[in-house]
Amino acid sequence: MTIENLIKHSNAKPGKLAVNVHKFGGSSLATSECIERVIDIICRHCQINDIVVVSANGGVTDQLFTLCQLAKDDLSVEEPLESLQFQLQGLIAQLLNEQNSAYLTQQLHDDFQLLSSWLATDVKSHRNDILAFGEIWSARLLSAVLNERICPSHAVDARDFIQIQSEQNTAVNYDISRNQFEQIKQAHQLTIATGYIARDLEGRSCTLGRNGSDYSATIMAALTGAANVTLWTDVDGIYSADPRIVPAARKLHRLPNGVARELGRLGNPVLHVNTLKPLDEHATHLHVASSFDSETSGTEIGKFGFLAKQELSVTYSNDVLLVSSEQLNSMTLSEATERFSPICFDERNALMVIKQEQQKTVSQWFASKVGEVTFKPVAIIAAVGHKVASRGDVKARFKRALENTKTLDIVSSTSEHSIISVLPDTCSPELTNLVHHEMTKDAKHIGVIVAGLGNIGERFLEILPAQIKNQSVLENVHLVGLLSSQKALINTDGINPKHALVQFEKQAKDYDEEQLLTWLKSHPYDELIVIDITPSERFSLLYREFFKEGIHVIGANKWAASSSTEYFNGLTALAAQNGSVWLGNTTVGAGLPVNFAINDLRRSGDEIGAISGIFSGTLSWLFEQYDGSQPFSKLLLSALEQGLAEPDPREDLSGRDVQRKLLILARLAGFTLSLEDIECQSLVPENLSHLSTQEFLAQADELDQPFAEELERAKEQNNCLRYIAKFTIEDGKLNAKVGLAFVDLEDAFANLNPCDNIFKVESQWYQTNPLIIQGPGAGRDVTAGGIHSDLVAICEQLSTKQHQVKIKGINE
Ligand SMILES: Nc1ncnc2c1ncn2[C@@H]1O[C@H](COP(=O)(O)OP(=O)(O)O)[C@@H](O)[C@H]1O
Ligand SMILES: N[C@@H](CC(=O)OP(=O)(O)O)C(=O)O
Repeated sequence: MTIENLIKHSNAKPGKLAVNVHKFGGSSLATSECIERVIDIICRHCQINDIVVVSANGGVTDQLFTLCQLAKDDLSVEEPLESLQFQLQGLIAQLLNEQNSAYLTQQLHDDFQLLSSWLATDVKSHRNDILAFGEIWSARLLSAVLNERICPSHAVDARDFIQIQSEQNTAVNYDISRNQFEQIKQAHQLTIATGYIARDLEGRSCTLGRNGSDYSATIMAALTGAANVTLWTDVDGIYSADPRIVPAARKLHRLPNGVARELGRLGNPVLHVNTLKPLDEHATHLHVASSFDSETSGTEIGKFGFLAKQELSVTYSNDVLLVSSEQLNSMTLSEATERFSPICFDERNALMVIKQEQQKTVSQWFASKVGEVTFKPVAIIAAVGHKVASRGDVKARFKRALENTKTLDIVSSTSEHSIISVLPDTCSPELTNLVHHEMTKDAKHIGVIVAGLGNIGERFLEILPAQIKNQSVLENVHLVGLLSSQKALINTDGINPKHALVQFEKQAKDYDEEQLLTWLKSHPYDELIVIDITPSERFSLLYREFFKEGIHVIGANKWAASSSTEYFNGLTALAAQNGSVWLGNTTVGAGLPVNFAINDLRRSGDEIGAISGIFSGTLSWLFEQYDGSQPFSKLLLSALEQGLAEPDPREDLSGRDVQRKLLILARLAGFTLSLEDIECQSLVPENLSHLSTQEFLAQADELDQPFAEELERAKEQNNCLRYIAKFTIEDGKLNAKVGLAFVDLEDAFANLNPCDNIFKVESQWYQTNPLIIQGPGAGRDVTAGGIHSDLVAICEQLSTKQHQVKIKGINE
């Protein structure tokens, strides 16, 4: 546990540092283990002048409501009171040392005496004082634990500074509240404030409504001009439906303000209806994250572009009432909607739907206007998304999903961010799943980042627009990043691939790996694919970080696939563990389907016994051409001039590249080996190996004599020279080698087109007559095409992948 953030700033001048507000919901404070987790988060994420807002420990508010109801009905409260006190006493004893525990126990005891007396004598007028205890106990306990173990902290009762108009009208009096807060706040101490409660103009205790601590958090952010508010809860973000009910729900990485507001308005528990109100005039960043998985990025709420506006979610409520009356006319209805902001209303059918807790006030108001109105318990289910009410396709899908369900009405909300169906019966989990499926079935968004904008990268991007248009599996693919070794262009709303390179030229900025990883960790896509078209070993070292985040990799880069056995196995295990797909079709033979063929054979139950061939286009060309009519060095220089060889041709002649390719294929064929297990014959004599490139090229004619002699000997046996890679497995023993070999003039290896690669696979099924794959093993089009083939393959796999919802209690 680190308390650096807290300690580092404990002497800083208050007001010098940006304030952050952290709100922990009841579910995050339900048990002593949960509270330990919260303390850990505070240590890692809070600074001393931040504000921590707490809800009552999980379930406590419900119990306080039950107590009030029992007392109101003149029923015995003894047992539930005892059980609540026992629960809270348990938390105190588990978290504090003896002395502090004794102190808090005494305070709790006093509170329970007061609570009992209120329940016995005047529950009606003390109802909110009773409900307030939940948050008071929770704040007091957390503050005591922090004081004992971590940093100075003080618990504050929000009723001592937040002033609202009334329980019904929770608008805040900011000037007074701010002043009062200034007086209460203590420098160099972490403030632990109660959520959910406030006082009205008359000084009476009020609550902000169920789940109201989110609102408390944003009120406090507005009072202090906080930079960030994080709502820590038991789910790692806001999902496209309640993930406890809809296992296929998708995380909404970015939620536009208006849509978030609408979700809260419709009673979605993850965001209180008023949460966003205090932030209207502030540039405060709002974020929902899981206290059970604090490193996973959650949902950002703010202003976003096109993509976030496309997202749809489904929410429902079974706690609503249909208000209807024969006397209800459009005048009274419009007056009533103005006054009560109902969940929805329909002037045509003279009805409106309200929350259960509004019944009393609504009933009184109507009684004074039109006489009796009837209240009928109903349910609602809604499709929510930016301006969905004006999206015909969304409406049509919503109606289709409800085709076989009895509905009383379908209406659009005033904000146009939801279409709401009023149901006469409760909304079942089956219906929620069905509607969610219909609304989101094709909504998976895949982000693609291209690293390496060389020859192949450029070609890949040229082909991308047509591919996205023509391959249906790519329809939700968005190019979101371009990286060169120094510069990056990242745009979460997508980069038009048609203008990608021009935009890169104009807008790319210097970046470092840390910045890249920070962005990748919070990317707003369902899936993210990094396409590595770099030759960089350093970039390949980032794969570990990518896999940790569940990001997929298409690697044309050979480094990772041919790394040491330990590293490679660690990488593949990490990818599997996090659901990352790693493809590298183009690491060997460019676009030739050799990797696919090997995979396919293995899937069919075949066992591979040997793979051999010519895997280097450069060496293929050189030895195809080399018939003795001109010296070897002359051919080498000509290859260099034609761009067929690396700038330093020793990289080709060393055989290291072929050795890596053989390793990749052998691993693909199911064998465990590393580079050292493959014997590699370098064609560069020792005396030329340490020279500079220029010196080497100047002395390249020293190669001529030895090659001429080799060729002569091959010819004597009616053979030719080829640089061959081969591994075989015989009696369980692996034999792997790359080097110069004599090849019969009739052999397939001796008769290739210039630059071609050839792969010969011998297996159980292909024993006597091996499988041969032959064709260009390098080149702009075929390699870019091979990467596109990997992209389609990954997207096909991902289209059936279900996202694991991270929610405490379901898959903790
Ligand atoms: N669309 C949604 N996205 C995320 N969570 C949702 C959604 N709809 C309902 N929920 C539920 O809301 C719960 C969080 O609300 P709540 O229990 O009030 O949290 P807290 O105790 O942290 O305030 C989650 O456990 C989740 O099951
Ligand atoms: N404790 C109050 C306020 C609140 O916001 O709770 P939570 O953060 O657990 O939703 C309630 O249960 O309504």
